[in-house]
Amino acid sequence: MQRPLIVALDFPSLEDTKIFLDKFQGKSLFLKVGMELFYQEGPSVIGYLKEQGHSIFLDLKLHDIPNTVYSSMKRLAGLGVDIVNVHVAGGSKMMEAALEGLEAGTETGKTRPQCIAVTQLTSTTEEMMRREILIEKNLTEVVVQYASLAKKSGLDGVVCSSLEVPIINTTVGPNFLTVTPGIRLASDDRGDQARIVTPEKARELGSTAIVVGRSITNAKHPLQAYSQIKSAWEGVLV
Ligand SMILES: O=c1ccn([C@@H]2O[C@H](COP(=O)(O)O)[C@@H](O)[C@H]2O)c(=O)[nH]1
Repeated sequence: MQRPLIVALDFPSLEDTKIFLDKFQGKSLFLKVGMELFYQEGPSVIGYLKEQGHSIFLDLKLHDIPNTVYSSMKRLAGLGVDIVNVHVAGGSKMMEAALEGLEAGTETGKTRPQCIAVTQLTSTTEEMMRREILIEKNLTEVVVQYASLAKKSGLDGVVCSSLEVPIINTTVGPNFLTVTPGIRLASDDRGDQARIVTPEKARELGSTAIVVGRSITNAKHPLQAYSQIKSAWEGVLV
């Protein structure tokens, strides 16, 4: 994978998505389809975006018993997306089942989607993790342990904050994707995100990919915001 800037299409419908994409003048993008758009439009939205030449991260964050995750991943593999994901918290058997489902559902001769796992959501703070989820550890330790479990289970990478990328790279080793949401420009509101970094910092910290939603989708000029963030992420001086 090149080091893409993935745009989160957190829109309520295909119609709104088209209005947004029209501003990009036919550019091929790496797009993230999340629960809101997928639950509203169903699998056909993926077909539409692929026909337009975009790469797709289908962010449904599966977290269920292994048998259910296996069968669901078998269906999702048929959509021909580039990346899918699960929660590490489902455990190693669930993550292995996810991969088996993807293998089983990928047509012969085609590449199976990469499968990554959410460590701790970027909206989670250490204080909340301790008080609400009753995990009495340091948040970075938890993220590293979850990343190691994802690697041992055969997954291709994790979703984490860029802040945790250096220690994941040191602990888990190379060729392991770190896909990082929680990206904000210095002037942006953090909103519901807790562990945030700027695109420049994400590059310095070594993220494989950044995921950006509202800083682009809510911008007055989305294409301009996209280009600014892309330049910062790629280290291009403007
Ligand atoms: O830990 C996670 C996992 C997924 N996300 C998703 O990324 C985008 C971020 O959107 P912003 O508007 O840039 O905050 C959103 O679709 C989340 O569902 C995440 O933020 N953190």
